[in-house]
Amino acid sequence: MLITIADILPPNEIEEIRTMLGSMRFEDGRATAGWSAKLVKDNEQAREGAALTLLRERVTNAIQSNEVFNLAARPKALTPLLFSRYTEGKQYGSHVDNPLMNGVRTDVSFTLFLADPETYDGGELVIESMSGEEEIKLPAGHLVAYDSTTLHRVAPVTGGERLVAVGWAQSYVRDSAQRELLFDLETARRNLFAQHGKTPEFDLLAKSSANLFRMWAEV
Ligand SMILES: O=C(O)CCC(=O)C(=O)O
Ligand SMILES: [Fe+2]
Repeated sequence: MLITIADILPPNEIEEIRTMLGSMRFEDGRATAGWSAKLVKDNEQAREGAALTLLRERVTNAIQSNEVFNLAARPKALTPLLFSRYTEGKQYGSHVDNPLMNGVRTDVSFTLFLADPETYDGGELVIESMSGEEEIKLPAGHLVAYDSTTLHRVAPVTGGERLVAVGWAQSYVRDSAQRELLFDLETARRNLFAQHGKTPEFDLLAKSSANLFRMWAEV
């Protein structure tokens, strides 16, 4: 499942985060890539330190408290976020993400866009699938989450600066099709409640939703 989620953080907070990143040091992003991804990774990442720790905590909290993210990813654990910068000419060629990062199995990959799309050219996140390619470039503060099983790339930036936070979630539900089914069922349940309240049909959907999650959850 590929899902975009609006307004993980409001514009004023994104602005503050960009200012913080502006005074932080960046280093070659290849350090955190597997051996074959290293061959195609050409970006910079904010360096470890007190400022990065604070920034990580703030952005991770915003992502973890987003209801749609929780319903779509069913996260059990998140990796430490990376803050990446792509100046003109930078890109990240086609790769698949490492299956394990910091002891977390990567089921869901996500990118939180931090720069406004009008401020840089190129730099689309391109998700490759059997049915073709999807190019994603979202407003600052919006997030895209997609299956970590996919090949994907970041198109070359041809002007300006692309800033993103990227991370990975281990999901309670390993299988993407099961996650999507739970997401749909839960969305239908909530919408039904909003329209008709706690009806017997709502209760049946609640029962199915909870029991499928119980059946599939790895704890
Ligand atoms: O910058 C992005 O949107 C994704 C980067 C990426 O694929 C990665 O860091 O593995
Ligand atoms: Fe990736």
